[in-house]
Amino acid sequence: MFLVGLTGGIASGKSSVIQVFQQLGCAVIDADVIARHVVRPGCPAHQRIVEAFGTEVLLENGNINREVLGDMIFNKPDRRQLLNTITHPEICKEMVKETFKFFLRGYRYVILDIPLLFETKKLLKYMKHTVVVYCDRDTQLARLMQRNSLNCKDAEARIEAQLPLKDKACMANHILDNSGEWSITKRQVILLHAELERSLEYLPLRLGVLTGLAGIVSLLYLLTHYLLPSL
Ligand SMILES: CC(C)(COP(=O)(O)OP(=O)(O)OC[C@H]1O[C@@H](n2cnc3c(N)ncnc32)[C@H](O)[C@@H]1O)[C@@H](O)C(=O)NCCC(=O)NCCS
Ligand SMILES: Nc1ncnc2c1ncn2[C@@H]1O[C@H](COP(=O)(O)OP(=O)(O)OP(=O)(O)O)[C@@H](O)[C@H]1O
Repeated sequence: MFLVGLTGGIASGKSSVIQVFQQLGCAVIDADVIARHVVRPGCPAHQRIVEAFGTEVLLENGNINREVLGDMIFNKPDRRQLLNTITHPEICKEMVKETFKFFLRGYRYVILDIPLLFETKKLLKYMKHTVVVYCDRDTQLARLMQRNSLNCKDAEARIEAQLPLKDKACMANHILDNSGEWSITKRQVILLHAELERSLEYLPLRLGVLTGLAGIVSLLYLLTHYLLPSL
């Protein structure tokens, strides 16, 4: 089994891309979905967020007010770091659990949508492939402002809270350019899916070669240490 780390910038199109992979039958895990899950009332991260940020981050029903918390952290690196310290270990644990479940169900690779894959670097070493969903900065800003009804200043603060998307694109093995029409992006996703599926064909072959090599090494060891000295 191998892991594919999919990332990008805020509103660059990660969720839209991940939906296509899901429709194509892939196992996908979305860190943003898990991030919402681990801060439900009663979860340890919920309590720690209230202790750190105060009850003003709570809605009347006890859920976290994401808009208020977002306004508190996106402009302030130290507060953002504090929230990351609370949430990231919980998110990581859940992602490992979900990956293991897919493994048990027989999936041979899992695509993990992790917005901060290159910022935190923690999970990077486990990824066989890294994919960046890219779009140019003006497009990113416009899509973010529209989707979240944000003014330009607040949207820019959210973009600045991450590594520049161009730098992320330089670090990835695969780039999906989502600057244009959706149909163009979708075609790129279908091609990448085909490439991932093709790479599966070589997995048994590689396993066979490795087993063969291990056999030869064991035989040589036996010959040199036990059989030849006794002759
Ligand atoms: C700050 C919160 C409450 C804002 O919630 P909101 O519903 O408005 O946004 P949502 O969770 O859908 O995130 C949207 C995007 O914001 C960006 N983002 C989220 N958290 C962060 C962060 N800590 N640093 C930089 N960018 C972030 C990501 O690109 C993400 O895809 C929420 O994002 C959160 O709890 N963040 C901390 C957990 C985290 O790091 N999540 C990212 C996945 S690991
Ligand atoms: N090619 C496209 N053309 C027009 N609009 C698009 C395109 N791709 C995505 N969008 C829109 O841009 C917005 C951001 O897309 P999406 O939610 O997939 O990004 P994301 O990277 O998952 O965002 P986030 O980082 O906030 O989780 C959405 O409103 C989506 O409908």
